[in-house]
Amino acid sequence: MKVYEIFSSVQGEGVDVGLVASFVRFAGCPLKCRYCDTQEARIGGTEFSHEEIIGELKNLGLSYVVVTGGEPLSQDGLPDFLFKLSSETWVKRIFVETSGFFYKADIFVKKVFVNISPKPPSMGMDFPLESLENFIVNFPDRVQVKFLILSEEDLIWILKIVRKYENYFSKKGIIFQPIGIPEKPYSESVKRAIDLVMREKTILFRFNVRVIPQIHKLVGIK
Ligand SMILES: Nc1nc2[nH]cc(C(=O)O)c2c(=O)[nH]1
Ligand code: SF4
Ligand SMILES: [Mg+2]
Repeated sequence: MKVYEIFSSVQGEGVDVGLVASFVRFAGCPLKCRYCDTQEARIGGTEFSHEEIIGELKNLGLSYVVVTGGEPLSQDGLPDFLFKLSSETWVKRIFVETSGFFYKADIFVKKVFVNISPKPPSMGMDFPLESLENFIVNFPDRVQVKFLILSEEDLIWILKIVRKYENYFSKKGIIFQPIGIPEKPYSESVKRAIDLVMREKTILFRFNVRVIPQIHKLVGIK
């Protein structure tokens, strides 16, 4: 598999923010999202065997593993890798970070939880809603959605999805993750996202709504 980097940090995104974990960032992504925050991992990478990756993660001495990219679901052999990793006794949970473009049922081996960041209109991609539907309908207890947001158009797009899958989002809550813009302070994006969300009083009343910035971006760590 093509690996960009392996490191330890704290989970910087989503409901588990702050959780100390080891990370493997796979290289490779067939998409071209505007404001992609891991451009460097979209191509290239170094070939590692499953056993080499698992060995490096084990050496970091932690029990939670975040698998990211690039787009990890575009890696050949990901289900097999996740199966081997989940069979390690030192592994408590594996979190897979994905765009949600590519639905795959066979990644849901034991210990695997999937964090999906659908790409709203400001990312310039035509996000496949049927793929998101497959994830949340087939694996509701293993999937967490975090909505990237920058603009009002994004918010309108997101709220349409929330209304369509109202039962799911009533249970899981709604997470908004502000999109960073190159050369601009991330705090600007965070404030804008909070302003946008604060206006939606009916949504705030009906759902548990969280705006969670990427803390590794705020702090300037990996
Ligand atoms: N600290 C930290 N947490 C993360 N959670 C998801 C990440 C990602 O790049 O997908 C990420 C990342 O790059 N760094
Ligand atoms: S899916 Fe992720 S890695 Fe791929 S281009 Fe979009 S933001 Fe970048
Ligand atoms: Mg990232």
